[in-house]
Amino acid sequence: MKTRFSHKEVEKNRNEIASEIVNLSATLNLPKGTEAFISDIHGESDRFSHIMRSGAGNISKKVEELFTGRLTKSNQKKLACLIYYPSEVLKNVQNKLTDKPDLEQWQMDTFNNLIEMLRYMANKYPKKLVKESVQPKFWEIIENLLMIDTSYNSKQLYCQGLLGSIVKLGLADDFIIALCHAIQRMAIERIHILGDIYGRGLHPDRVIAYLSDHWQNFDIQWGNHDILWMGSMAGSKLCMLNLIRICARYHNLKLLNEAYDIDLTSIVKFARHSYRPLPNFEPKVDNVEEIPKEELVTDNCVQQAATIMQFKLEGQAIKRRPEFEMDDRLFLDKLSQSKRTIEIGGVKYNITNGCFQMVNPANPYQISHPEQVVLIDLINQFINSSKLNEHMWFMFDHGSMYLKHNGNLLFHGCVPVDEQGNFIKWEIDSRKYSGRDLFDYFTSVLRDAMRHPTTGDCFNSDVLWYLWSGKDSPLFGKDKMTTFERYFIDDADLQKESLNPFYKLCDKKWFVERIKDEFDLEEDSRIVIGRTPEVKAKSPLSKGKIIFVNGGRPKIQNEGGFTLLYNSFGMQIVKLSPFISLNDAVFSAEIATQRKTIERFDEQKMVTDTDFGDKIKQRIEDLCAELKD
Ligand SMILES: O=P(O)(O)OC[C@H]1O[C@](O)(COP(=O)(O)O)[C@@H](O)[C@@H]1O
Ligand SMILES: [Mn+2]
Repeated sequence: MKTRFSHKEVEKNRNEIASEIVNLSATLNLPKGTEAFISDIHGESDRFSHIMRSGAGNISKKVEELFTGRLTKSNQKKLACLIYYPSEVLKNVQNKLTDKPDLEQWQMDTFNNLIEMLRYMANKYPKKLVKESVQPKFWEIIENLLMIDTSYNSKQLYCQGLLGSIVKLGLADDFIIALCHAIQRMAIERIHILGDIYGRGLHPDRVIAYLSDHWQNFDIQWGNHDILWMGSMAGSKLCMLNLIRICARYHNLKLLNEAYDIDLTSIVKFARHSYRPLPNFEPKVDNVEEIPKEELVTDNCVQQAATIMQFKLEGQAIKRRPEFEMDDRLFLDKLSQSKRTIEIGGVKYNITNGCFQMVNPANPYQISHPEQVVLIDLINQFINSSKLNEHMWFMFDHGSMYLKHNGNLLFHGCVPVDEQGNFIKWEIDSRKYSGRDLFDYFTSVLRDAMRHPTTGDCFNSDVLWYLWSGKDSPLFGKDKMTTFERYFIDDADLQKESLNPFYKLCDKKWFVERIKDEFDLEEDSRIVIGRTPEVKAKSPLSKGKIIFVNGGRPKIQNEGGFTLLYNSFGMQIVKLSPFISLNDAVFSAEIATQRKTIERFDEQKMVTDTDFGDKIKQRIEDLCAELKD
């Protein structure tokens, strides 16, 4: 075995180390990359992909900066659409430009514009990163084109020659697509997803696939809906029932089968046998006329079956865990004999469209035998689904309850506080957790639960369900989840869910300081929060300068939501235009409707000022030490 390096090898090694030090030092002096913050994707993979393709509004801004005065507004928009959806736009162009010289002219103009854009975007990245963003087969050509100074005549000719050959070789479309993808990749250096990748929409699995295939630099802060999915994989039947109920409510049951191989036959059979469709369980869909009636009936009945099992198991958990203080969520024992009325707080309310035929008045929270069979079948499938395991570990490995990144604090939800702004002390297992400790505590429970999936009524599963809907859960941020009332009691007051005082207090400077102290943040740090409550949906910046982002969740009708961009010059809130459909997005929709600069730095921020910069500095130190040895 060779143990010693030859003199030559040592020298080569030293040269390599020295050149790495030089490259790393140069990187420190590049401008900091652009970070984008989005949240509440709720399985809307097309909308998510639209945001990513458009650099969360960054690309249209760059097109405007670069081409104003040279391209009309409408042509700027066309160029931006091409960058977002190159394949689709190219097809359209070919159909329109049937005359060959016209098409070639369009291709030449497009090459030039795209190269110019790429050069503009690439100037803040080290070459290595630019190279990684470009399809390998085109790297050499693109590298040459990026370096060329076209103010020299000879270089212009060289450039034209290159592009001309690409057209002649029939590679024009491929080349355009490669350029557009590279621009997309460079528009955002890091994406922060502040919760709820999972939720009401059909394709959270595609969001995960997109992230794992296309993106290297991202992080996730878990949302309450994400917990339902991770909790189900860990064996929590309550998480699973809530999840199935929501899937049925939004006509998304097929996600379970198609993406995660979970066979719903047992619950479908049971539900169709035990329940009849009711108006309060009609699935919430826009295109109801396009959905086969049988599917709607199944959604309706499965939603009822899951709801009733959920209320039963919730009742059991609430009784098992008095420390959760959720007695106000016990309903089944308050139904009258006829099950047509219910008494809450001494007041009698009518039940509308009840479906309590599986509830035994003598023991209302007891799961019936047929329900038990369904539950066992399903929960075993959830913990054993390899795809679900893969995606949930992806969520876990790239996620956290909160993140401190480049000095800012990111999370989904709130830090639970009382009306005076004191951190709520949540008592569990004879210990009290509040503020940052509460977040850390939930992380440890989630980790433990996922490592040891258990289908029995265990402590971890109960805590994960609490994280979904408990009043002191940071991810929920409301006093109660009024699912029972919203299905069965026609009374707006009872149905109301109130936000934790945190959201009101966000307008107070002293309160924001308190949060910053708790999480060890600097004076100029920002707090960015996903899960925008409706009150914040209109103005995402609190007076205390906390920023609320989302991805334009469909619940807020006709509103596109907000993202935040944080680049080397400052921070901008971008109001997204509503995402109507993929088709609409490809050819007409503009991503951003408004941009508001909320912070402009006195001095441009460089890589050296970032967390990544700190890592580089550490690496340089280590390399220097190696050189000295
Ligand atoms: O309208 P739906 O689908 O029943 O959802 C309402 C429920 O969703 C929640 O808003 C939680 O989900 P979000 O995190 O997406 O807000 C609950 O507070 C509420 O009870
Ligand atoms: Mn949420």
